[in-house]
Amino acid sequence: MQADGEFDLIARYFKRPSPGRMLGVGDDCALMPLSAGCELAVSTDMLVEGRHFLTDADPESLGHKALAVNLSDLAAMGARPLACTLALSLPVVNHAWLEAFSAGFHALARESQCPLVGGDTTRSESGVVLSITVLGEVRRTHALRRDAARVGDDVWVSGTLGAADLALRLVLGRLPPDPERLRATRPALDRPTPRLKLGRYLAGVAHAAIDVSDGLLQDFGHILKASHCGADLWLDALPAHPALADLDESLRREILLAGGDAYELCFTARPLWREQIEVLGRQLGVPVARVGTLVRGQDLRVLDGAGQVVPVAYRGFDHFSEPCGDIA
Ligand SMILES: Nc1ncnc2c1ncn2[C@@H]1O[C@H](COP(=O)(O)OP(=O)(O)OP(=O)(O)O)[C@@H](O)[C@H]1O
Ligand SMILES: Cc1ncc(C[n+]2csc(CCOP(=O)(O)O)c2C)c(N)n1
Ligand SMILES: [Mg+2]
Repeated sequence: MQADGEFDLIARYFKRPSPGRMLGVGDDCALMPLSAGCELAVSTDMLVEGRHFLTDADPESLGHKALAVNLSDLAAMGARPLACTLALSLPVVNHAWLEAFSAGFHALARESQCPLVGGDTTRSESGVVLSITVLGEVRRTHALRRDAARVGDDVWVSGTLGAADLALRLVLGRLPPDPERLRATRPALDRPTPRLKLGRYLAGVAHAAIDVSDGLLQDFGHILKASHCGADLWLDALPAHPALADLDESLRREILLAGGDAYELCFTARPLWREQIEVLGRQLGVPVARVGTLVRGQDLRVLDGAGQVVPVAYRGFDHFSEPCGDIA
């Protein structure tokens, strides 16, 4: 018979050997050294059943995604991962689920050299709740802060936008069934790739960065607010995922500008870095698109191919506002 006690679960699914100079799972705190000249980067993101993932989500992919969305915040700061912690609340002990979840989690942890060094495990009275904290390091003065954008900077976006949001709409039945499009977009929703290498190489080159989790306009808007800048974004330059082709144009725009779960980097940099950023993208195999420019003021304008302002009535995902938030 399998042992189901809290400590058995931790030992079986989460305790793994930690790198030599670290103290990992098993003590009151984890310990790890920091490199000279670096500062600590810390970020926490939760994933809640029914809100961030569906009850029948594939547990291996969920383990990957839970860590990936957190690593994405380190990427957006230009930080190198050091370690992570996992707080987990479970309604029941399901060994098949835990086996797959922990395999997905540890696989990405290994790949990104971000070992799981601690956490907490409790029973939940409702669904599965996950809270992950990532710890990273970044060279002093090199972090890609939201308040570091400057008027005249180029605006860049990595990868493509819209696939995850399109997949979610299809999965939730908010769009008519389209197996072909779902097959092309589902990996973006279920298994996002944190842009860690891109973020690290941009540290010290780019000014500001953010990862697009809630939607481009909303997340880029955080940079503008923190940096006291406005911006022009060129609609036609935005890197739309190919699966968005042939969608109704207003839906395509909404998904592109406000679709969540993208986990691409939006960053700003001086125009003199253009060529190097393009070379970097090619070397890393990560497309980078120059999508706009920072201007004085505080307005974020979206311009069409003719330079006309495109009216937009949406910003992106917000847990506590309609129509996404459903809290009374
Ligand atoms: N409950 C909280 N207590 C303290 N700080 C918080 C709390 N919730 C969020 N924050 C902080 O507020 C800031 C914005 O958080 P937010 O979650 O919007 O950013 P993010 O994690 O980059 O985005 P997202 O969660 O959409 O991926 C961050 O500095 C975050 O650490
Ligand atoms: C079942 C289900 N419903 C809705 C969504 C969409 N969604 C949930 S949270 C979020 C923003 C990022 O999260 P946070 O801001 O909490 O970090 C988005 C786009 C989903 N992925 N799964
Ligand atoms: Mg957050």
